Amino acid sequence: MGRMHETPGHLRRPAHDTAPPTALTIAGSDSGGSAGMHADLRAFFSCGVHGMTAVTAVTVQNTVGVTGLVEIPPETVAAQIGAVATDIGVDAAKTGVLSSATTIEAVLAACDEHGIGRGRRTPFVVDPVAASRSGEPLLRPDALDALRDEAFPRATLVTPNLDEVRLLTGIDARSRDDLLDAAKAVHDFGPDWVLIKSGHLLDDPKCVDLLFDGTDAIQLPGPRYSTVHTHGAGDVFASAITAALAKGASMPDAVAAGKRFVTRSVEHAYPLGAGVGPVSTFWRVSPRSL
Ligand SMILES: Nc1ncnc2c1ncn2[C@@H]1O[C@H](COP(=O)(O)OP(=O)(O)O)[C@@H](O)[C@H]1O
Ligand SMILES: Cc1ncc(COP(=O)(O)OP(=O)(O)O)c(N)n1
Repeated sequence: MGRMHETPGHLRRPAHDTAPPTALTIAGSDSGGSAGMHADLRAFFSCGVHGMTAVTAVTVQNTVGVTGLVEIPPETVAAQIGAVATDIGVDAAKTGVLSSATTIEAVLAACDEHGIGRGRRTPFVVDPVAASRSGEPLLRPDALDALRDEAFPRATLVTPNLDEVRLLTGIDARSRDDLLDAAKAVHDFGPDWVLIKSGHLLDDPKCVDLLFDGTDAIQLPGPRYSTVHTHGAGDVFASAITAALAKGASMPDAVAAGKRFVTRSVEHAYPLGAGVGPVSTFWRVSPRSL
């Protein structure tokens, strides 16, 4: 038998020599690094997918609030989507801040062109971010109709929190019992799936989110941790779901994986600055290790 030749050390192939799945976030930046595309990228990498960005807006933001927002020209947002879709490929995509009706139109046209959306090759998660945690608007008033009437029907999954449910449907959900009506009302706008997030039900001792496909509802139970540091929780949840979809998971499995990820992220949330600190996307690694 011939002698096996060892690969010289300097030519050794990396342990993972095939490319990981890819995920794209179409979202705004947060200079404080807690929410928006910064949180999305951290969650993507922690969940083992290659993260890519189409930046829609730059926010001036820290743990206390948002003091500025500059929109990226819609054609530049669309061009970013085209650049990564045509060269790298997108296994799953999500949205965050979409800021204006013209940006939404440009994003949806680019997604249509590149097979991103409900019933297409690439799953499309629409997180209808309307305002920051501290209440500053992140969406122009004219954009709400475009989000509901144009983006939702193209979404594989829509992930509103309870403030966004109120804004979009007028339903003021006050307890777990109200979540199914909220999910039905959002589902009527046309997405395949709706995930109603329950973080804002502060009197509920648990965080039980609800996934709905128009027929069946699946409860996603989780503990409620006693922390104020939940900045970016919604972004991290939607991104962890998007990462699982990029790996080929079914929607119920992807949302269950996302819920496990965000729950641990809230558990390990940390104080930062003078305001609301971020959920941790790196609870799997020690911050002290080199
Ligand atoms: N204090 C908490 N403890 C555990 N999970 C939480 C807590 N607050 C929010 N979550 C979870 O984080 C995710 C994001 O929820 P939510 O806060 O409602 O959205 P958003 O960040 O978009 O406002 C949900 O899965 C929710 O159940
Ligand atoms: C640039 C930017 N995008 C999104 C948000 C909101 O983040 P989200 O996770 O939906 O909400 P909070 O958990 O921070 O309330 C943001 N603040 N900035």
